[in-house]
Amino acid sequence: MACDLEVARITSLPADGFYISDFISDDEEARLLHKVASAPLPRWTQLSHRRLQTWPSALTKNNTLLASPLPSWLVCPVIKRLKELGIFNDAPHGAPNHVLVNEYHPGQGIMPHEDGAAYYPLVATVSLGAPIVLDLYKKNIQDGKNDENLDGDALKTTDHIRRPQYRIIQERRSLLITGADLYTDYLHGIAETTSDEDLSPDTICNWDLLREKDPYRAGWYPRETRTSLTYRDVLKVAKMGNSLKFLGGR
Ligand SMILES: O=C(O)CCC(=O)C(=O)O
Ligand SMILES: [Fe+2]
Repeated sequence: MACDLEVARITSLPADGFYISDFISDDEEARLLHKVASAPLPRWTQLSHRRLQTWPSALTKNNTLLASPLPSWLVCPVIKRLKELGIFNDAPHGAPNHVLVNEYHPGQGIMPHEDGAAYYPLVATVSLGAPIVLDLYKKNIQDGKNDENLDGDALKTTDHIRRPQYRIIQERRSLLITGADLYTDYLHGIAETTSDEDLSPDTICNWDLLREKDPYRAGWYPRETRTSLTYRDVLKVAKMGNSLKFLGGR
């Protein structure tokens, strides 16, 4: 990680969590939202609680990305700036090769989950349009990893009714980086609510790094449509020629 990233570290989180509130400008945000909105309708996958675009394409069943460049609007300015920060220097391809675009209307969210082993354990999330709270949950033994701190009660609860251990406000135009233990040992999710509640310096772990605190001082903030761009490095990449062979050609 580059040194100047240290000022962006969310120090109350396990390593690694970084938050940069002013990552892109208003104009860059407007352009990105315009590009997302002007993608052809078949680009969207409608899920029950959000909709999703996958760039350059969905992974194959064995988590392989068919090599293909990302569109230029996803490269500049975001990947260019991630490279300047050196965030993906240690990743196998040195830069993200895959982007998910998630759109959440008020009342929508994403169940606690982990992003899994298909990716290098580092995610860069750019938020657009409106703020939203991301919840982090320590993984249970059932989630695949033993943890000596978990007691019997914690083992009986399921993720979506467990209380989050950490909460992060993601402002519009911000960048959130999650990696290392935070990637592998925690689940992340977004509550299906029309208002994010219980917001305070005590409950929000990146409070000190927020661009604006005043909107949240009342302790709640109404949801508006929020779009995220999540940048990742897919570990397995197949060149087209090889993948055609792999798909049954010769
Ligand atoms: O929208 C977000 O910030 C999170 C999206 C997410 O967790 C995912 O796409 O895996
Ligand atoms: Fe995720």
